[in-house]
Amino acid sequence: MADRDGFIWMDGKLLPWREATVHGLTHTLHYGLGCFEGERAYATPRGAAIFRLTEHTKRLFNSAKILQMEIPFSHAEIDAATKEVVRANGLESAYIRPLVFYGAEGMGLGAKGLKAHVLIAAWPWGSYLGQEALEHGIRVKVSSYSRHHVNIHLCKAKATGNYMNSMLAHGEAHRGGYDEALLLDREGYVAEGSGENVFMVRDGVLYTPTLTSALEGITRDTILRFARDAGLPIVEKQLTRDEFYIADEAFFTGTAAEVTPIREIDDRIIGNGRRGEITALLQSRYFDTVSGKRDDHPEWLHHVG
Ligand SMILES: Cc1[nH+]cc(COP(=O)(O)O)c(CN[C@@H](CCC(=O)O)C(=O)O)c1O
Repeated sequence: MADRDGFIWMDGKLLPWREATVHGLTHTLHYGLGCFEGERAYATPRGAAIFRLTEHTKRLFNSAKILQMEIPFSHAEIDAATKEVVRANGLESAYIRPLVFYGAEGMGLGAKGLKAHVLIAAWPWGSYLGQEALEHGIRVKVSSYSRHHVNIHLCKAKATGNYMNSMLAHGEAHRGGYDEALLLDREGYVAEGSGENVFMVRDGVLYTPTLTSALEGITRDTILRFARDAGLPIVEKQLTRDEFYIADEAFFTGTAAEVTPIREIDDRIIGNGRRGEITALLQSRYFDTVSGKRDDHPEWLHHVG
């Protein structure tokens, strides 16, 4: 990732990609206290548009507030910088990574004078779990790692340190021959994927776990809006792993994962083992909206040009 042409926005300046570096004693590198966003720009008939940029920037500031980090820029400045990065790299579509981190101003848990720095990078990134996955679905394994307890890792913050749990779960699933992990909360209820929210469909009803131990996903919110628009009954409740086993459909949602059908969980075939009808409906609505083919939410598309 480090050796490529392009530009990265860092603390107010657009730097050549290879010069966007930090010191080895960067505080967040050692202690994991930082926060970030995952955003996508999609190609639309009016050029590249960042999907729900306002909500992503708001969540970045909320994460920083939870972690008591002071971002030294306004929401508007971060929005403008995010668009500038996509433009400067000439990207029609992109995955965008804003990151807020403490620099090398000090070491130790009680370091004084730490400064929050902001980096925003963008690069082409296809479908997170593979193009094939979007159509045929993926194989998922319930993780041996629990999702965070809400009073240990603050789950409403998209905090860098929270992703150690995600990395361990994701790695365990992959080493076991699965595509992704599904994590349970401390009480054993289904929380979310290592980098996604999760849904299931049973007898025509759309279910998703309450957000206690899960990130407030923007894609989750988008899908719930689509489901409401389509008149689908929706239930948000504590869900058990075996409710997913006997579901008719299941799918992950996330900026990177988009809407990825789940065809198997713990070697149980979900429904007919393929992308379900309601999943397909919501997935195509998602892709039609982000690509500007449908314009019932113009406020969600932030054109960079
Ligand atoms: C733990 C987690 N839960 C839910 C979501 C879905 O949130 P949203 O993107 O707002 O719908 C994400 C996003 N995961 C980001 C990071 C993925 C990565 O590999 O890094 C993403 O999808 O960009 C999570 O990391």
